[in-house]
Amino acid sequence: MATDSWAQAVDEQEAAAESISNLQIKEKPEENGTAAYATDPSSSAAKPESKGEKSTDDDDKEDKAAQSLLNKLIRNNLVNTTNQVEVLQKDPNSPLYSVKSFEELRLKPQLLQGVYAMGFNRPSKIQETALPMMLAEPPQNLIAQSQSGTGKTAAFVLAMLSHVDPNNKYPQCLCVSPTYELALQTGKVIEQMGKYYPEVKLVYAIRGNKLQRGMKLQEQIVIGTPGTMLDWCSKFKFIDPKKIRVFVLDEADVMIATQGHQDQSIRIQRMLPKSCQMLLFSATFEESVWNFAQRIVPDPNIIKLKREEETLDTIKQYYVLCNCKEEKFQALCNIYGAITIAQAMIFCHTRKTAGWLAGELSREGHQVALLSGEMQVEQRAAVIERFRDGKEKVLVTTNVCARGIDVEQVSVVINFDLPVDKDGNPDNETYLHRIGRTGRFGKRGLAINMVDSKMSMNILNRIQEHFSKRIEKLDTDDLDEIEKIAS
Ligand SMILES: Nc1ncnc2c1ncn2[C@@H]1O[C@H](COP(=O)(O)OP(=O)(O)OP(=O)(O)O)[C@@H](O)[C@H]1O
Repeated sequence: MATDSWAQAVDEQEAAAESISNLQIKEKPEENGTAAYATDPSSSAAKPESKGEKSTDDDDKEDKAAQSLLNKLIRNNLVNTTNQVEVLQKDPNSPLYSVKSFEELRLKPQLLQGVYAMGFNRPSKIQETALPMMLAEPPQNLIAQSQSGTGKTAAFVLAMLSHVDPNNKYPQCLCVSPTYELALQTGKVIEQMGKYYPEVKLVYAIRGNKLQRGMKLQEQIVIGTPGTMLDWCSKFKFIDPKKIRVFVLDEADVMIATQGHQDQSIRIQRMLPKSCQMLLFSATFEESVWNFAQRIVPDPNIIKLKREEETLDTIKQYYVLCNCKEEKFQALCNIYGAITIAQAMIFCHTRKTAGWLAGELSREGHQVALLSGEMQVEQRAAVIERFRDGKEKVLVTTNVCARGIDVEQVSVVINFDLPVDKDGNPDNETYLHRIGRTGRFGKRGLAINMVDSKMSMNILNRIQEHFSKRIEKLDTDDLDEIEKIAS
């Protein structure tokens, strides 16, 4: 297996200006971290909640919610999943379907124990299909697409853990994630899954993790973001790239389509041995990115979804008609008034709107967290951690959090603004990643889109057409209707 063709393909690509322009960064207004919007540290979003100190207001709200049997039923319906997962894992049309057991995948006993300790009973379709390819000898390259929340991370983590030789005290697997938060999250999965395999060690190549110059890493797995990973391989030489056996690109499409990430990933890849296994995973791949991925990965196995399979049936999608942001906010309040929402993620187009909305929701008594691109990465990771722990119930964010973040209790995703690219066209990939923050692994989820102009209706229509999936209209003045969609 040769990894050279990545570099070759890049050279060709560099020569072909046209194809480069296909892969230019989509400048999403929230991700460049340059606008001067500051989080208000006095807002409830930034304020750490002191345990046991709840306002009377909060208590009243909780009492009301607890008294409402209807609300409880709705909540259970959106949150309770164990049975549903079982059913979906027996349904051949579900991405969670599997005829195999983890035993049949011939995992190491320590890993099998880790998998079961995480509560996984059976592999999902992507795990069942991808694992035999990834574990085969000689190792095979793979480009794999599977819907959000269907267990891709678990699949490549198992592959990495299966390939390392714990007797060798040097890095053997590199996993590159597009963001600090995702690297931390994937690292946690490695730690959990490798719980009974303590000889295998992990280190994070992320900003802030400073190592002494001249040291050589002893950990077998390195997970990190592309810039720091590249520095560790080339500038500081903490890692000997020639000894790497597995190279994983998570959220591979964004790693390829974002110029900076692409350059850094390619420079890392150029240092790896020809025999190194390359694994690329994502829930979405634009056509141009597919083509590029197939040119850079030698002899890849390919798992590709049909367009109509990309959206999950477990996520019900709606739209609400409004005239302005105040009306959108009112619609949101009506939704909150009608159903109990375990946790929600709300996506806005700009930091300004996100900040405004977080403030309005806080004033309404919601426990709100605000996350946007200008925050320090450590701050962002802390906000996500608090949200994951349920300390805040609503996360208002921009595209910075659209991908990969796995918070089980998110039962509703709201697109306060629809995702568009820099030319104002629908950003279908981001749409899919955003709504995929709910409906994780068989859970049911609601995705509600706020439409406030002819232009945004047009965008919504184009998103519907793209995925061949109907997005139903929802009247948020009709409480019965809202209750119905959640039941
Ligand atoms: N076989 C399994 N059985 C039960 N739960 C699983 C299984 N595999 C993964 N999960 C759980 O499902 C959730 C989603 O998995 P994961 O994060 O791996 O999905 P993903 O496909 O990587 O999602 P995304 O596209 O958003 O990155 C996680 O909470 C994970 O613990």
